[in-house]
Amino acid sequence: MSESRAMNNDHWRELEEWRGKIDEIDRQVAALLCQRLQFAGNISAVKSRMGETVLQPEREKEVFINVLSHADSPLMNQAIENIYHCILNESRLFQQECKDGRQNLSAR
Ligand SMILES: C=C(O[C@@H]1C=C(C(=O)O)C=C[C@H]1O)C(=O)O
Repeated sequence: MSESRAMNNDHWRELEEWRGKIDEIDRQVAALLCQRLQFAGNISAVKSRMGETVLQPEREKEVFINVLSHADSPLMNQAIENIYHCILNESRLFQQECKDGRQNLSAR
C-alpha cells in the first residue's frame, strides 16, 4: 500500500471514530430532548389548570441563563443560544399541541 493511501486510511479511521462518538452523543441528546418535551407537556397540563399561558418569557430568560453558564467559549455560547431558541420554540409548540389534545403524553 502506498504511503499516501495508508495515511488516507488513517484519516478515515479517525473520522469514523469521531463520528461514532457523535452518534453516541446524538442518542443521548435525543433521549434527553424527549424527556424534556415530556416534562414540558406535564407543565402544560399544570398551567392549563392554573389558567397560565404557554409562553412564560421570564422563565425562558432563566432557562437561557442556566444553559449559557455551561458554554465553553463565546463561539459555543452563540451556538448554544441559537440551539436553545429552537428547543424553546419546539417546546412551546409541543405544549400547545398537548393543550389542544393533539399529543399523547404516555411515556414509553
Ligand atoms: C416549560 C414551560 O413553558 C414554556 C417553555 C419553556 C421551556 O421549554 O423551558 C419555558 C417557558 C415557557 O415559555 C414553563 O413554563 O416552564
